[in-house]
Amino acid sequence: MKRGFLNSSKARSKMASVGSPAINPMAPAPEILKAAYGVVERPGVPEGYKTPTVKIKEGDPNIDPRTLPQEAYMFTSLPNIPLDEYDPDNWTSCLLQAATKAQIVGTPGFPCPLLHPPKPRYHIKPTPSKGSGAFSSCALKMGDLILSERALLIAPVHLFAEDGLPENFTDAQVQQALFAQAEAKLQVAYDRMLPENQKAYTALANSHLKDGSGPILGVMRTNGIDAAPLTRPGNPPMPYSATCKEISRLNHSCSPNTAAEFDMPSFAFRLFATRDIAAGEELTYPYTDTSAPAAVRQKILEPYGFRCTCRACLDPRLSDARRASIRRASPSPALMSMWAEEGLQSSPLYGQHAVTLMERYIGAGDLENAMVYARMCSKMKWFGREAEDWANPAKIKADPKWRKDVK
Ligand SMILES: C[S@@+](CC[C@H](N)C(=O)[O-])C[C@H]1O[C@@H](n2cnc3c(N)ncnc32)[C@H](O)[C@@H]1O
Repeated sequence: MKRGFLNSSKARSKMASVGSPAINPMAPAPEILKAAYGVVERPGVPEGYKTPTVKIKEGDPNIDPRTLPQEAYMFTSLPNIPLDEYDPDNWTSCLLQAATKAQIVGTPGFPCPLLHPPKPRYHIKPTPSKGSGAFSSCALKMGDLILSERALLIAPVHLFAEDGLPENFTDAQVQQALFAQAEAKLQVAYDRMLPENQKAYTALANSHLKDGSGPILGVMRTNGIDAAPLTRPGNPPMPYSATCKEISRLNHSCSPNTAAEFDMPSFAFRLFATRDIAAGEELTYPYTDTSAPAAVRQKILEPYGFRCTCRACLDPRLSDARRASIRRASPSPALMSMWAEEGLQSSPLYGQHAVTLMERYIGAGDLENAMVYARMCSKMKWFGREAEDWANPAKIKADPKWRKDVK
């Protein structure tokens, strides 16, 4: 977890970390500010501070992004369609670096249509204590596609700052000024959305009403999820946060039953069931690293304004010990059962363990068991497309590792 923006040596760097739930929950709630600075200053733009105008240009859809400085930022809508044009699959209002846009439009097959389930598999409704939530409308099997959607907004998690922060500002004032600058940039992206998307965006939950975040930034910090394939490598890497209309309605669980994957060719998130789900069950998504101990998870969840009451949080002693041993143990069929009992199928390590077991059985020439894990892997579509057709005996026997480790 990066909390760089909050530590004072970095607070004056030219980035405002605005966070996204699943991967970067860096939201600086007043309590965290207090821990970092001892004093919490009045939220809001510091007195006398004038937010600089946003200098970034709107992207010309006819310009090849490869011809621009790769670090340059641009407002753009993707897939490229006229801003006032309706598209049943929606388009996303983006603030991107030129290199990121070049990567997206250069993806083979981009922009391919969204893959939708044959009929709706979820519905949104109020919950007794968590605001709205998403619920399954039918029984779902592990690997079932629940929905595909293009985000309303995609923007960098670290919203860089314009020059001109007064030297005499305290760290807390710097942070407030950076929030104001971030809001000004996001306002441009928001203004570029269709009215129906603006309506959907502002209807989303906002747990940052009192820390100085503007309304657009507050919604992004409450709902944004990591669009991992867009992350620009580097030191530090530059991740992007995506705010969606539907996936944003999923509440958190430390034993979630769904996982979302950002599919570059369709430029859309695909939400999958990570285990079998009964009709009417709440669909949940992890806002934090589920392998961390319960106390750490609760700390990370604080900025969202709730305490998690899932099974693993209510009885953390047993669950913490199991999660720690799962992380350390080497893959075995018994370990896979333990993963499933903890409800951690969305963890990348669970996927890696399944692949290791499949390969071990391929090496041993054990087709029956290799197929067990190949079938499991092929259902884990939330790790990407390539695993989709592994469960094929001919393919397994054609694998270069087939029977290479027979004792
Ligand atoms: C991304 S939104 C989820 C949808 C939200 N419940 C709504 O009404 O739109 C995140 C917010 O939902 C609430 N929330 C999410 N998971 C929760 C949980 N496990 N328990 C209580 N509240 C939760 C918190 O208010 C959090 O800030």
